[in-house]
Amino acid sequence: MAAKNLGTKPRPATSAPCAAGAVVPGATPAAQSGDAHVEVPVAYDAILLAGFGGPEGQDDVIPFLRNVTAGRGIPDERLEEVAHHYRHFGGTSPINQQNRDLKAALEAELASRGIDLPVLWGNRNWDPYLNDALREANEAGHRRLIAIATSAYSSYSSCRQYREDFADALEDTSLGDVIEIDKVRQFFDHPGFVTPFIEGVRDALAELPADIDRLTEVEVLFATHSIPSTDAAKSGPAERGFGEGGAYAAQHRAVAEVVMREAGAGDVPWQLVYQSRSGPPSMPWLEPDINDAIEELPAAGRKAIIIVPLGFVSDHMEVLWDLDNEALETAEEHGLVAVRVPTPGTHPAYVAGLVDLVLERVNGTPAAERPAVTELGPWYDVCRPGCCENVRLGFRPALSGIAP
Ligand SMILES: CC1=C(CCC(=O)O)c2cc3nc(cc4[nH]c(cc5[nH]c(cc1n2)c(C)c5CCC(=O)O)c(CCC(=O)O)c4C)C(CCC(=O)O)=C3C
Ligand SMILES: [Fe+2]
Repeated sequence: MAAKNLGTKPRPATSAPCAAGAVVPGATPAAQSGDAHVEVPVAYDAILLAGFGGPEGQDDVIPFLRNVTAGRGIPDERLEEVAHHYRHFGGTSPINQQNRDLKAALEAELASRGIDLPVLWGNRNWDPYLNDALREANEAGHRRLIAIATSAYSSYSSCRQYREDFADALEDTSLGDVIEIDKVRQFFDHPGFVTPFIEGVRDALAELPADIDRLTEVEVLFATHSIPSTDAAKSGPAERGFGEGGAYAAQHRAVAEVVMREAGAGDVPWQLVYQSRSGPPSMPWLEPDINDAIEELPAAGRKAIIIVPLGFVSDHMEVLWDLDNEALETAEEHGLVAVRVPTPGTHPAYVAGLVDLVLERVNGTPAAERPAVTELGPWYDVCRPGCCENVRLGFRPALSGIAP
């Protein structure tokens, strides 16, 4: 059998892959001059919008949850609890409609710029699956796809798992010899992703009752998905030494700082908090949980909170249930005024930013010219060996990364 396309080799460079010193502040010289960044123009045939997927009716709920948790030891009680969140909304997650809307917005943005790149949509965990999108690509004769995953940060769940599922989908459809998939860089610090949060914090601060002191009585809570501490430690290239919480936490902290500053709220207290923990209690996950953090705030003199769903690209179930339902209820119980900021969704800056992320690959834009609002980026086009590994599940082949 012919070798499968596992995407582990960077494509032969037609120009120097990285100008020395031009890439990642704080990276080792090897990371900067090596093969981790690929800045070679590529004539892609289509964009692959890769979503998480969600159920769209009561009968979908359990099969969807089984897909998500396959082989991952999520306790049954946790599945029941999560099923209840979906049941409450008629068994339908808003996420698929949000991705249909995003696809339409991307198509409109591409058309308005005169760019002829079709957008194919496939999910990791529900219909339409990645396999369906690849079959569709093949029927249309598309050979080179550039993927946008609806996930901004580095970690197993938010980066590598998408890349593994691309490799699986090529294998399942036997299209590995025909179709190549590259993926745009993690875009946590792309201005298109960050701008909607800046606007959201600015608006939320303006919206709070006038008698609440902005400097002593408000706390901004940047919320993201908790992940197992072992996954967090493996997020991002090990040699860059990101400290507690790995690149995953470091990226969130760095973006939060920029959001506060750009929202004109540099002196307002803030913290990074986590939500949606699953897995057995014996396994450490990133903390504090948002609800625990909220409970501490009245004693610190806070009267209001602003919740910023910094880890999420759309108002899907984790936002609607864990924030709008649970966290807002916790705030109310503790007498706090609370405002939840919108996610990027189909904000024009976000949609334009995603198109820009595709174009920087089409054009082979050098890293030095790629927009990034934190010192950590612009992130890698091709992940480093071992980046975002899952030590519990072990090695699985993944695209858009360098083999260990
Ligand atoms: C980092 C991260 C993101 C953000 C990045 C990204 O967006 O990709 C994210 C997004 C999402 N997570 C989602 C849903 C679920 N995540 C689960 C489980 C887990 N998520 C994890 C992490 C993340 N998850 C982890 C470490 C687990 C434990 C199991 C495992 O090790 O993989 C489970 C199983 C039950 C439970 O335990 O909650 C469900 C149902 C939905 C869809 C929502 C909808 O339907 O609207 C979305 C967008
Ligand atoms: Fe999740």
